[in-house]
Amino acid sequence: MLELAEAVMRLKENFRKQKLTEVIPLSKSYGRVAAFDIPSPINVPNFSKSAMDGYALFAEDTMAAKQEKPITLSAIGSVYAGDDPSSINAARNTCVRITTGAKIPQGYNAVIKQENTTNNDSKQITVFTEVVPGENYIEKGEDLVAGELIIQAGTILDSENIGTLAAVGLTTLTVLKKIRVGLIATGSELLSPGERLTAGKLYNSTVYTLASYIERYNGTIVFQEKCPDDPICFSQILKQYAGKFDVVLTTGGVSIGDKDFLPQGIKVLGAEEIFHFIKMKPGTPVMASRWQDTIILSLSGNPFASLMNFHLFYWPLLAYFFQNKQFLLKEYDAEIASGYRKKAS
Ligand SMILES: Nc1nc2c(c(=O)[nH]1)N[C@H]1C(S)=C(S)[C@@H](COP(=O)(O)OP(=O)(O)OC[C@H]3O[C@@H](n4cnc5c(N)ncnc54)[C@H](O)[C@@H]3O)O[C@H]1N2
Ligand code: MOO
Repeated sequence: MLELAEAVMRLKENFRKQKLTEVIPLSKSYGRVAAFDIPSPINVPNFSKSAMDGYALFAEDTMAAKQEKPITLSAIGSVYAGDDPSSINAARNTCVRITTGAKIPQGYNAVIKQENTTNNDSKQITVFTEVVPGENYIEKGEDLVAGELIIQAGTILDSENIGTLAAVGLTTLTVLKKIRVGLIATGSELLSPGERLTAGKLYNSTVYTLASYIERYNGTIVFQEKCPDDPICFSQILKQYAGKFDVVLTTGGVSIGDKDFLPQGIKVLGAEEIFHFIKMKPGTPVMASRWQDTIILSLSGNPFASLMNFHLFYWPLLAYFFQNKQFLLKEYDAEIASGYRKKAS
């Protein structure tokens, strides 16, 4: 029987990489894959600004100022966050009232915290400590310089990335298109949640788990259908959606029972088998096929086996499609802390 690693390799050999891109609003970009490098279009901040509430001044004017021997500066105006201070003429021995985040008028080279001053009559400011050039002075471009790479092609965008893109004023970006996935649950015993439960039937649960995983990680569900144990239904669904999906996941019908029709359905469709039965348990009868430019991954029916098959094959496939290892499962060694009893079979 085929080893898992070999089966995964064969899957990839029969698949392709995502080349299609789309432009989307920044607000909808969480978890999407950036298609290109993005350089910052601006400096951040775009102007030199104050880190403190206080007074912008010439650091040189405060030389030797101390508690017992303060110096006095004349206050010539005020600048608040958002103001344009270009009309202020910075001159030696003057200062301006400034608030945190406000643009520092051209000429001044430091800001003194207001705690280290007293404001005598709003015209005269007494300074009790020396400040050095650059103190409390946030340089233009200190966070980002225009042209600096802020997002690398292939990045899966997280909340911090989105904030950074907003900070440079971008509203849209180009991402790789999502993977388009079709889902087919097979089995004449399956009912949809909401239907009346009757003898011998059970609810189709697995594809709901699969759909939620897929949609969380750059996938879009193109169709979600249910088929009785009948190869014609299966192939008709695929033909109906031909060209609209990249991958189809099916559940059930892959073992060797009388009603395990999936292999037959694959033949009726004219798809090519990539593998069937893998050295893994649960999920041994898993099957994969290639049809046109797509992969049909047929998971074992037992819900837990389905999920094992899904995790071991879908994530490597996704990582290959998006050329991004972050989609791979992480591997850890673990020891079972206490024993467990396995039922026979
Ligand atoms: N004689 C043999 N019988 C079986 C073998 C074998 O080697 N020789 N393998 C067993 C193994 S292992 C598995 S796993 C199952 C897999 O068979 P199928 O993929 O054909 O699965 P089904 O028979 O269609 O379903 C199995 C079980 O799971 C339920 N099911 C199926 N789909 C769903 C769904 N979407 N949601 C919820 N439950 C689902 C189904 O009703 C069955 O109870 O074969 C063994 N047999
Ligand atoms: O593949 Mo199985 O072992 O019944 O889940």
